[in-house]
Amino acid sequence: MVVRSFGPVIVIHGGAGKIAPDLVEARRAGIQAAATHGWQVLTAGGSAVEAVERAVRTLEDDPAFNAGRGACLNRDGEIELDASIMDGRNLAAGAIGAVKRIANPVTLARAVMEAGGPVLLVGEGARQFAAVVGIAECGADALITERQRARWATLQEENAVGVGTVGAVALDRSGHLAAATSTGGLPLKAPGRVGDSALIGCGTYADDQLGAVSCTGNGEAIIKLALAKTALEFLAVGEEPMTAARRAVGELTIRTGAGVGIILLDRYGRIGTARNTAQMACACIRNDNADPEFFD
Ligand SMILES: NC(=O)C[C@H](N)C(=O)O
Repeated sequence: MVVRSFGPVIVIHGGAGKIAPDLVEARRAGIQAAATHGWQVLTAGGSAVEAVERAVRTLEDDPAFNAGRGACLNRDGEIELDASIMDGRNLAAGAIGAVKRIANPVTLARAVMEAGGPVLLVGEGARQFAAVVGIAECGADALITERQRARWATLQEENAVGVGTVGAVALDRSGHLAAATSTGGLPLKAPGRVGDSALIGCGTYADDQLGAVSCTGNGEAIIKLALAKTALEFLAVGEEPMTAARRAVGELTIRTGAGVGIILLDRYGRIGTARNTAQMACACIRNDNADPEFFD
């Protein structure tokens, strides 16, 4: 028998990979703040969609993460952002890819979802859509931190690993699930490259009948395995959330050898996480216990 979790649940990740020692504390504080903000939405009766958007916005605003302000720079020294959000209640989804000058890509992704037309808008078209829905552009430099600029200047393509993508999954009081993911992608990526974080079924998925997932790590490998949906298919055949997460990451590891991590919630509010990287900062709040739990 599955015991349904009482009260809402929110789980946050701050990216899979090796965290620079001087960023460990800032990342921990960031995911704690994001979990708390998402939790406040849920306990006030807000929806899972509102909660994951709120949590991801907190991390996009935090320069310690590779999303929004603080995102990594592409080959041309510019920031191009990917994000997506999905509502498990009705499979509504919205995503943006390779978008410049948007401080909170997850909010733009939500606007795409709510417009109810295309699921994914990229580049210039996404910027035009932002203007239509009243989401203001920021200056390109407003998103670039000194840390990322210095990294860009010294980094070689062969050791460019993006760490610090952010994501959230939530279950609200009404039993609805949602997921959201946001990233600057990989440092030195080709201009126009869109990664898994913008692709529904790859970096993000939510379905009330199954569960909700957010992924992080090597986007090309995540896309090839459609990792978010793959993990949920393991739930569909009866695996426990932790086993489903581990089997999905295990399969990706065998097939591609790439580094990834995922967070997962099933429809009962049970948590699954897995990674094959050195670290993945995670936090959750559940069971009306407002203190975040941390795990790695
Ligand atoms: N670090 C990351 O999670 C990067 C992201 N998955 C991408 O490939 O765009």
